[in-house]
Amino acid sequence: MPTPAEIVVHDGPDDVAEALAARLTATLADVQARGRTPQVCLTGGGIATKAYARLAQDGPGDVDWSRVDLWWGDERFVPTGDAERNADPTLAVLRGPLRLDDAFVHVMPASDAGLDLDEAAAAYASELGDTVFDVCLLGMGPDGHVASLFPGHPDLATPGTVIPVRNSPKPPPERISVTMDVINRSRQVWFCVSGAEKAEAVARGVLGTGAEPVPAALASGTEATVWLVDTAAVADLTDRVESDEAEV
Ligand SMILES: O=C(O)[C@H](O)[C@@H](O)[C@H](O)[C@H](O)COP(=O)(O)O
Repeated sequence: MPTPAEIVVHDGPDDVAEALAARLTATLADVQARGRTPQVCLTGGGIATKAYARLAQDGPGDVDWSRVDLWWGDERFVPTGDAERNADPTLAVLRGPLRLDDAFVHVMPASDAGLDLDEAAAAYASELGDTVFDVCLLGMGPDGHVASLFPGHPDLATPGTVIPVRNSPKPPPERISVTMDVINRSRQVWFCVSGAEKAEAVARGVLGTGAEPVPAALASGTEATVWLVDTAAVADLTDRVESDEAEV
């Protein structure tokens, strides 16, 4: 069942990133305290990147990060180590400080892994299986895309759990993405978004308005859907933020 959006507004991008890092740490510690191995889906994007730096700076805290399964919602199909990759720079920041165990790190194949794009997506689908994410992090583009699910893109119709994406409007053109079905079976979906250039997309994502709902409007967790945003990003949502259940 989709859950209603909770909107948590912070002053600026650094505050959003700090809140994201703190919320993730608390949530993972809670899942581990209940005796489960947390399943986390990471994202690329500006806020998440800042949050990863914050997590690395803070260290493991109450979380045993060597026992957290890390997945990615999307990946750019470029060679290993390319700065364009979502996973590689993230792991370079997190691996040492959080003492990650590579056996729990599920990176989408790079373009030099010996698989073509279709095979790479199929390989990740098989690794993912029916995993349910405890937390699925989503950055969002100004067009309302999440992961590599772009509005109006023909590849959105590809069935399955992990799809190859070609001709992405955001470079690089070839990508791998989980589908909306995978996002929507997550327990918690957390959007992390900042900046005035995202304000219209945030409003469309939260309210589902516009002729065609943007991908963000279709993403929801089964237990919680949280928008971690800054004041600039909610400029088009002021009425709702002031009058609704949102925490400001
Ligand atoms: O591979 C990617 O490009 C990302 O996964 C993408 O989905 C990103 O999260 C959003 O575009 C937001 O990115 P910014 O926060 O940098 O605008």
